[in-house]
Amino acid sequence: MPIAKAAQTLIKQKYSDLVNWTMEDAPQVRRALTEALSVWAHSSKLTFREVQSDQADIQVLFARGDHGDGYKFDGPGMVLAHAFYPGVGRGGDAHFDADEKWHFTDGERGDATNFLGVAVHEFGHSLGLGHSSDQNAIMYPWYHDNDVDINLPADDRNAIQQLYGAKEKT
Ligand SMILES: CC(C)C[C@H](CC(=O)NO)C(=O)N[C@H]1Cc2cn(c3ccccc23)CCCCCCNC1=O
Ligand SMILES: [Ca+2]
Ligand SMILES: [Zn+2]
Ligand SMILES: [Zn+2]
Repeated sequence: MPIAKAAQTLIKQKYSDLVNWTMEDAPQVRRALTEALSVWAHSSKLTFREVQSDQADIQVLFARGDHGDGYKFDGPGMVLAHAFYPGVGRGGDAHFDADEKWHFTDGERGDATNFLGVAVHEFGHSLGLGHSSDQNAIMYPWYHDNDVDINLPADDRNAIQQLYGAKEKT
């Protein structure tokens, strides 16, 4: 059963030895996470609020290699991130491979990976969505370096509305 109540996010730096992680990055990460959740909220009845406790439904962390959940990350490239379907404990959590070259802000990212786009995909899983076979879908299993639009592709919009309903027409 997907989480009906508001999911919450928490940035937890457990397991991550992001040596060059500076505090300046944190606000950019929070902004990207907030924006990624707002994409799902925009097309459904979902609302989200941030909590700084480990009771959050969606806990976010960066980790490299083996980080204790049986799904080891694989260094730069290849698998970029993974997330768990809604549930207690690690259910709903989203993990990002700390060995990727993440790009957190808008603008030119060169060969860096668009964190916002990956976060939207992972939160799709956190909310209960599986992968899509539609190449244009956010939930397609392969990363595509497209800019993220607040309006979801139809396939993703239909999927999230099936779980959480569509916003009332105002
Ligand atoms: C959708 C994404 C945000 C999250 C997914 C994982 C996922 O579904 N998380 O919920 C992901 O990382 N997919 C791989 C799939 C993949 C593509 N290749 C791979 C080579 C090795 C291993 C995996 C892959 C070919 C080379 C490109 C590698 C870089 C991009 N990687 C991907 O697209
Ligand atoms: Ca990787
Ligand atoms: Zn993990
Ligand atoms: Zn996925």
